[in-house]
Amino acid sequence: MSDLKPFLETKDLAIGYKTKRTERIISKTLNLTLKPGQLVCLLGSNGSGKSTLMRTIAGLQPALEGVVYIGQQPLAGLKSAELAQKLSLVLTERVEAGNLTALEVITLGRTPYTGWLGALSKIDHDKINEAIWLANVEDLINRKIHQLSDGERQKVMLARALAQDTELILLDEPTAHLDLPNRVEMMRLLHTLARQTEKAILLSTHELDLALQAADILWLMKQDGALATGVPEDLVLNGAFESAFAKSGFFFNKSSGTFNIYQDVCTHSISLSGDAILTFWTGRALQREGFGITDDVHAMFKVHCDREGETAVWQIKSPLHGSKYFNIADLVLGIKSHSK
Ligand SMILES: Nc1ncnc2c1ncn2[C@@H]1O[C@H](COP(=O)(O)OP(=O)(O)OP(=O)(O)O)[C@@H](O)[C@H]1O
Repeated sequence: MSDLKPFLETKDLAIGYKTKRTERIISKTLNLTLKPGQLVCLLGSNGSGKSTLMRTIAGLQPALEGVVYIGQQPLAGLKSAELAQKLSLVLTERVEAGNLTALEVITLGRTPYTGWLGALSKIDHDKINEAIWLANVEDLINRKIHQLSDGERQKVMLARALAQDTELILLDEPTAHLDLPNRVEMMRLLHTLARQTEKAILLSTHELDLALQAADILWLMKQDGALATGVPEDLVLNGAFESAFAKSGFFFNKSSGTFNIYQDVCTHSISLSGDAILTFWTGRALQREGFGITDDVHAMFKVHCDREGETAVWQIKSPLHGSKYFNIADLVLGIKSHSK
């Protein structure tokens, strides 16, 4: 994959806002690449500049400095019809689709090839059918767009972008408004699409957890305007991921890959052993109560969790060897009463 020419490249790009009298640079010296088959997630806290970068790459607002190349051609030199054959953009906002059906909206994705009034060729029909199949919206195509749920409409807009058949697809917060199963489905769909179709997909999202799992590469907008890029796991291990979202009140747990409201370090530490699922959920409950989870042999309490047949059993091994509990609530009460 790394030898392939990028579909998108930026050279010393600066993004931001300019009026006659003022210039506000949000981020600069951006040298980014997006290659065929890659799913890149653009992350950053509120106001860090994700939409500004998306809009600049999509040609909706001018670069303050530097160049955006789309398929090796400078974006500024592309006519809008040429750009529409190379790049499609899916926005989160509700689309004004009047009384159109989902199929009619998806068909609009072919406009860059047919013109507004152009008749559809066999290729157009094939691309539309393929897009419907890839986005898994067969059941929705005869429904009116304004009658669809947010999640359904989001998938139809993705199908429209697929019908547009561009090398590069940009999606601004495609998982906003979706419930958890639909967020997971959308991310999985985009990941599979990048692999299957060799398209390059860039999406902005606040779904840190899903992005860590699904993205090939993260673009991480930091609070100082710098942008860190890399494989998600590298950005976790070198601390860039955590620092991009640093805020008092929550903590990134490198062991679980999740943000916690409770910090791991505290005066009463507990080591957990045994069944992996039981230790995970037990750790969550104990952290909420202010205990720290540790591997340290000097932990104040040692708890072993296991299953005896169908029954989950928690046993305090130290300091009160022998105390047994059959649910987390009682275990927490037991530990609290002994830690006073
Ligand atoms: N039209 C504008 N003129 C001037 N500044 C703007 C304009 N639009 C956005 N900004 C500022 O640019 C910065 C980046 O905004 P942007 O919308 O790109 O952030 P974002 O990362 O997409 O945020 P969010 O996660 O909240 O959607 C913010 O400080 C914002 O106030």
